[in-house]
Amino acid sequence: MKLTEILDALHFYRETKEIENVTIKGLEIDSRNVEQGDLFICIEGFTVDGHLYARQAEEQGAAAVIAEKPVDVSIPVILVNDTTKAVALLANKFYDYPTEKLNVIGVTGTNGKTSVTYLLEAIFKEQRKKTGLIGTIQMKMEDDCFDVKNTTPDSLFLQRSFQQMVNRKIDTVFMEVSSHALDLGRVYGCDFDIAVFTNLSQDHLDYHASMGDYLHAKSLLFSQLGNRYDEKKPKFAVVNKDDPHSKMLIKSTSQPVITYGIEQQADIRAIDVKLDANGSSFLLKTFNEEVHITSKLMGNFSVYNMLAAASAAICAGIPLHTIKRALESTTGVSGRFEPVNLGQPFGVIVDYAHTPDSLENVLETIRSFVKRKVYVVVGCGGDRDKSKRPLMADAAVKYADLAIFTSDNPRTEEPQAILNDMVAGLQGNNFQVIENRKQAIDEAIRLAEEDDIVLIAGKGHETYQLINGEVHDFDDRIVAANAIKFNWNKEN
Ligand SMILES: CC(=O)N[C@H]1[C@@H](OP(=O)(O)OP(=O)(O)OC[C@H]2O[C@@H](n3ccc(=O)[nH]c3=O)[C@H](O)[C@@H]2O)O[C@H](CO)[C@@H](O)[C@@H]1O[C@H](C)C(=O)N[C@@H](C)C(=O)N[C@H](CCC(=O)O)C(=O)O
Ligand SMILES: Nc1ncnc2c1ncn2[C@@H]1O[C@H](COP(=O)(O)OP(=O)(O)OP(=O)(O)O)[C@@H](O)[C@H]1O
Repeated sequence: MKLTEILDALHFYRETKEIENVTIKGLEIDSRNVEQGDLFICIEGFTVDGHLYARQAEEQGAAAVIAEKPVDVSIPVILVNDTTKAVALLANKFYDYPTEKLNVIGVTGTNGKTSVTYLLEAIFKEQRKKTGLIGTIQMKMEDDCFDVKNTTPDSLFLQRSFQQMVNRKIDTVFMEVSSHALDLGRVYGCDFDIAVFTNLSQDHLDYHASMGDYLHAKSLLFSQLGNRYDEKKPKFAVVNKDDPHSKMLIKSTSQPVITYGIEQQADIRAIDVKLDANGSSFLLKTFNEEVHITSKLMGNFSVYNMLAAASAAICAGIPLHTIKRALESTTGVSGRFEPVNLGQPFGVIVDYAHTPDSLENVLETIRSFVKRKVYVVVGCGGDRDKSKRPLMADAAVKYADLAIFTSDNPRTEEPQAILNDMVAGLQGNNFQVIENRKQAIDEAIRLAEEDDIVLIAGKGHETYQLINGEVHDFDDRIVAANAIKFNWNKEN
């Protein structure tokens, strides 16, 4: 593509040299990956300034550079005010506006994004649609899975992936949209068709200055919805009416809003909700239809997730009987309320709860059906929101008979310092601190007796532990299974 042609996407820029004859083979934001003929875009990051790598990009064959300030290279430099925004616009154009050719459902909220996207995938697959999915666990194109570094990847990776999905004739993509991504403009230019809000509670206050800022970041998904008006492609905002933050999101969007809920009078409601150890059931009531749902998913929060997915699917025109079939056959998502069952006489559940609200929800759910004691093994991540640490510990001791506080992903922090933050000022004596996560899991499983439940929270599907900048193999499900085998064999 001619450089001048792709630059049309920016409208406003200054070039340092004649660029009429420059052609571009690809776009790149990482100098280490630059290939002959690429356009390198310098991004000022949190760790390093990409402008420092312009020379390296040139040495690797870059044809031109996009920058916010002068850089020392002999190839043409295009100066813009904001390279992050520029890369989103350029990638969108370079890959020929792929989200306009796809149906894109974006899901945002503190908890439930992954769960809702997987429920949507199940519903749309039931309707025999070709689907794509982007989120915390992985990216999927139909059944092919790819690793991703971020819940919501950078705009260049995103647009490239969307184009691959278009080439594969994928119909609908379900995508988790993190508040970081919204704030950093990673989804700038994405043409979402349906924006879904799950809920908002405390998290990420290391990044966002306040809960107000956090909500504002979430609201961008709704205020940007339908910015590319297309009469043939109607947009919908789907929000949880029981969460008071929805009021602000409803105000942020110019598009039609569909509400869902259990408590409030919402457009789409779950009525007569019943929860037990086998799952949940409820009457799903829409504008003009109703259907009874019996699901294997447990807890009130799962009913909310099913409502969110069902509401978005209804907006997309999926029939209610298809939604019912999909919700009733879904068994859950990797690492979300996932049982580890080797026939032991007590329950072991691995769950990704890593916010105070999600931990409380999961423990409340377990409390509602457990016959005897509840043990919880939980920690908090390092280099992340410190203010949630005591709140996580409070939630654990409030619901569990015994909480064992341990390491999560300490990253570059001292594990003991994180644990000190968790237990500082903690009331009650129903807790222990065992820094080593394997030992903590072993201990909980050693203590568990018939009809007890052990919840291992915080890491869910993760297969590693990040300690001191190093990645160590660690899978709660495998560690728990080994501990069960060890204790079970000993007793039998
Ligand atoms: C704080 C944050 O969001 N950081 C993201 C950011 O990294 P960064 O700013 O540190 O990047 P950097 O290393 O300074 O690099 C700046 C630029 O220089 C370039 N560079 C760098 C080195 C080099 O040799 N050559 C070169 O060109 C880089 O390619 C980049 O373009 O850009 C990276 C590439 O896009 C992201 O992977 C990275 O996410 C990190 C891993 C992260 O942890 N992000 C979290 C906070 C996050 O975004 N989380 C949300 C989910 C939250 C949730 O819901 O739980 C998410 O969406 O993932
Ligand atoms: N609707 C919900 N409300 C509250 N808690 C929930 C909800 N759905 C799931 N959870 C809890 O939160 C945990 C994380 O769920 P899920 O992965 O779906 O959320 P997420 O928003 O994708 O999180 P992340 O962005 O950190 O990946 C689950 O393991 C469960 O404990």
